[in-house]
Amino acid sequence: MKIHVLTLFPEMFPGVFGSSILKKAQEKGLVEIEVSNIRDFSDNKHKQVDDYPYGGGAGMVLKPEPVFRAVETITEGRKPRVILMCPQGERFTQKKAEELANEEELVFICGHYEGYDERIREHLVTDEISIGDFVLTGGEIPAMAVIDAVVRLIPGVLGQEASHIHDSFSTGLLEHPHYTRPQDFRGMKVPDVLLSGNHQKIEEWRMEQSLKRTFERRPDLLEQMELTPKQKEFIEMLKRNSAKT
Ligand SMILES: C[S@@+](CC[C@H](N)C(=O)[O-])C[C@H]1O[C@@H](n2cnc3c(N)ncnc32)[C@H](O)[C@@H]1O
Repeated sequence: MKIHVLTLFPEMFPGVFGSSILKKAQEKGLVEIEVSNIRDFSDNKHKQVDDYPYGGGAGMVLKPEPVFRAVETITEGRKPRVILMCPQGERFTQKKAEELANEEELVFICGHYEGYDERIREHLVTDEISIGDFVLTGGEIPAMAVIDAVVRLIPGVLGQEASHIHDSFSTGLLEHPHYTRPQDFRGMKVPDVLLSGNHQKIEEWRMEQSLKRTFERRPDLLEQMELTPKQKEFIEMLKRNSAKT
């Protein structure tokens, strides 16, 4: 996969893209990430990329010309998805990450300051993504978050192919709890079932824990899921227990 990032602050990216799994994914040739400065695509002699908003008001607005030119130059006639980081966009989810992980090329545009000229939104981008109902100073941190979530889903990026299958949200549920050595830490013990060696029982326990955790923390996720009769029965039991307390 090829990922382009357009930003006014390229210096923010090397730490995140040069570490851990994102770094290894690039070294393995599974993803190529290119960060470009929108300023380099300005034809203005002062490299100006923003201007005052028509109609007045506070803040500066990202001009359309350098952003259009940047996308047209880096994509060289190809038509990849162009994603605008934007607090007004579609809320980012694991499902969206899975969808984007199937693409061969992606372009991310990071806004800054007050916002961007509306013609960028209307005529250049294919997707607008928000990472939550809050406003950051720029789209760089949101783009890093989305790129991280997407890249780890590219086959071969995670050590064990299966290791994201049980992640929270991938199954529609929150993930079950994890334990590692020691078995007894200051009297706090690892559940017996995990030490039993009985894989079927361990899987059942993990599914129940996953359902319980989702029921307690994110019941909205359960409403969107197709539960098996056994899972429904377990949720009904949780409901009866919580009604008693
Ligand atoms: C200060 S914000 C502009 C907010 C804009 N005035 C508004 O109210 O929608 C500057 C830039 O940060 C990015 N940004 C801020 N919050 C974001 C969020 N929750 N998700 C994605 N991008 C965000 C966007 O690229 C945005 O253009």
